[in-house]
Amino acid sequence: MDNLLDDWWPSPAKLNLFLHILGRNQKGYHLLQTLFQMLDVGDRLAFKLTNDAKISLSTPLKGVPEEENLIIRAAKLLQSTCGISKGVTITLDKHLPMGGGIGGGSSNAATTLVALNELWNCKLNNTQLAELGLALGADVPIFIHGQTAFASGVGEQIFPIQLPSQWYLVANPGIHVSTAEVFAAPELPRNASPIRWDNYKFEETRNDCQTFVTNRHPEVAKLLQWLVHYAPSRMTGTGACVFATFATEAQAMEIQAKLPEKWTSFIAKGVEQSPLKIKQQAVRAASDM
Ligand SMILES: C[C@](O)(CO)[C@H](O)COP(=O)(O)OP(=O)(O)OC[C@H]1O[C@@H](n2ccc(N)nc2=O)[C@H](O)[C@@H]1O
Ligand SMILES: Nc1ncnc2c1ncn2[C@@H]1O[C@H](COP(=O)(O)OP(=O)(O)OP(=O)(O)O)[C@@H](O)[C@H]1O
Repeated sequence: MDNLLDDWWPSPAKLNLFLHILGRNQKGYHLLQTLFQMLDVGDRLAFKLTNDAKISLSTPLKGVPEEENLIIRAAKLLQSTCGISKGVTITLDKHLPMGGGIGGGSSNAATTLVALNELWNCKLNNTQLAELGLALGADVPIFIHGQTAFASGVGEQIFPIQLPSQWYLVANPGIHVSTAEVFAAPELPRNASPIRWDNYKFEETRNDCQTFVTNRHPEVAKLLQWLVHYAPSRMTGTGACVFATFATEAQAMEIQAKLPEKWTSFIAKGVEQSPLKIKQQAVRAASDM
C-alpha cells in the first residue's frame, strides 16, 4: 500500500456481488437490493490547492469533456456548497476500465469529495458528503462510506457487513456498457421480491441486468461462459466486467494465467473497509495530533 500520508488518495473499485431490481421510484430510478464488495485496487488522485478559485484536471480523460468529468463536478459542488474561495489542480492516475460496472467515475467523485473536504477544511461528515454525492451518481454514497455493505433504495441505504475473505478475478470483455441504456431497457425484470440480508447466499442471488446485457453483448456472454467453468462467476453492476470468486490469490492467479489474451483482467482482494476510508482515517488522526 502507498504511504498513507503521501499526496495520493485512493479511488477503489467495487463489485456488485448480486443486483436485484425491486421496482422504480417516482423519478424512474430503479430500486435495488445489492451487495457492494469493496476492492483493494483502483485509481488514485492527487490534489494541489491553489489560491484562485479555479478547479482543473491536469490529466484529461479521453472522450470525457472536463465539465462532464465527475471529478470536476464533485469539486465544484463541494466548493459552492461550502463557500470555498480556494481552487485546486487535480491529477488522476487512471487504472479502472470505464463503463465497466466497477464504479470508476463514481469512485473518483467520492474520492474528490472526501479529500477536498479535508484539504479545504469543510468539516462535513460522511453522511453529509454522501448526500451531496448522491446528486452526482447512485454509486457515490457507497464509496464515501467505504465499507462492504448490503444496500437498498437506489443504493444509498447502506448496511455494512463482514464477508469471509475472498479474492476476485475481474475480467473485462473490452466493451463499454452504458448504465442509462441498460436501465432504459423495457425487457429488464423489475419485480424481484426483497430478500433478508441474514439469509444471503451467493448462489441464491443473481444480477437482474445480466440476461439483458449478455443477449445484447455476446462478448460478455462468452467471457462469463469461460469463467464459470472454473469458479462461481457473475456480471457486476450493469456490466461490462464480470468477476470470478476464489478463496485464495493463488487460485485466482492460476485461472488468470489461462485467460485468453483478448480479455484484460485484474486480481483484487475483497476488503471490509476501502482504501479511501483508511486514508481518510489516517489523515484525520494525523491532524488531531
Ligand atoms: C448499476 C449500479 O452501478 C449498481 O451499483 C448503479 O445503480 C449505477 O449507479 P451510477 O453509475 O452511479 O448511475 P447514475 O450515474 O446515478 O445513473 C445513470 C443512469 O442510470 C439510471 N439509473 C441509475 C441508477 C438506478 N438505481 N436506477 C436507474 O434507473 C438512470 O437512468 C440514470 O440516468
Ligand atoms: N472520472 C471519471 N472516470 C470515469 N468515467 C467518467 C468520469 N467522469 C465521467 N465519466 C463518464 O462516466 C461514464 C461511466 O464510467 P464509469 O467508469 O463510472 O462506469 P461504470 O463503472 O459502469 O459505473 P457504475 O459501476 O457506477 O455504473 C464514462 O463513460 C464517462 O463518460
